[in-house]
Amino acid sequence: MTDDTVLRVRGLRKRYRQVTAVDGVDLTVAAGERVALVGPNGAGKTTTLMSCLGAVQPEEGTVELLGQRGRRARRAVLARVGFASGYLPLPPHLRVREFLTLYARLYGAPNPQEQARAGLRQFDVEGLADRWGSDLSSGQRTVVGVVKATMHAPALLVLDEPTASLDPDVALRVRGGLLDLCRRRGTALLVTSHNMVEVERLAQRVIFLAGGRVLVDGPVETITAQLGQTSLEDVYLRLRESTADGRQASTGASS
Ligand SMILES: Nc1ncnc2c1ncn2[C@@H]1O[C@H](COP(=O)(O)OP(=O)(O)OP(=O)(O)O)[C@@H](O)[C@H]1O
Repeated sequence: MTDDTVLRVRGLRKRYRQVTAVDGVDLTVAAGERVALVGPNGAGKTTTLMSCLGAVQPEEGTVELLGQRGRRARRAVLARVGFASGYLPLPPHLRVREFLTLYARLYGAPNPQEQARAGLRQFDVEGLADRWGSDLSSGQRTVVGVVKATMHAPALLVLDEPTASLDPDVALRVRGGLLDLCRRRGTALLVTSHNMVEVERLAQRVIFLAGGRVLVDGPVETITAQLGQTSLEDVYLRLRESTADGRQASTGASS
């Protein structure tokens, strides 16, 4: 691993009975880099993320997380990783500030209550502090999950569709908070999203997955230019069209 690589995945393969969810994925995320993993429903994005975090055990391949390879060694560095997604529940009987303070304490923050407040401020959602977990909408739960995942300024932040259920205003605040965090603290980001406009705003590099395989991996502008498109949305549609035809769009940006 080079010094500035926080995640390196090689030859990842995962099957669920008859379904090959991930079929030989290679990917790398450098320190401070913002990478988006995109692709159609069922492309293998979540399975890839879960394999990187050790929540899913792949049949083949290696995952090197913050310099650590084996499962046990990787578990030790998970404290420097943050994860959030729209599908993680919150404890219903805790207020948001209590929940975040609990995590800040687990993270070893010197002043957990202040850390929790600062986390909410980072995403401009201080208004949620006194709300009960049970009373939050799915979008509000997602934002609190993002705050929880970022309070300890992780070296790598893994987000599975973090803004899928957010209204445009809150999604903007979350994106702003994430960009600020990544730039200020050097946090690397690996994020999945179906929103190509969001990916253009958030990511420097994009990896397209389809059928569990990497189709294209490169900087957003390079891929867009090489495929002769004007937006990532058009790139996505072009790649979808070509894979639906059983062909692969060719671009020199592919890793
Ligand atoms: N626990 C599981 N058991 C069986 N099959 C699974 C399981 N999890 C995922 N799959 C299958 O693996 C494939 C990849 O799923 P995955 O959730 O990784 O895709 P995805 O790209 O994240 O999709 P989406 O964009 O819809 O969230 C799909 O065909 C899915 O049905």
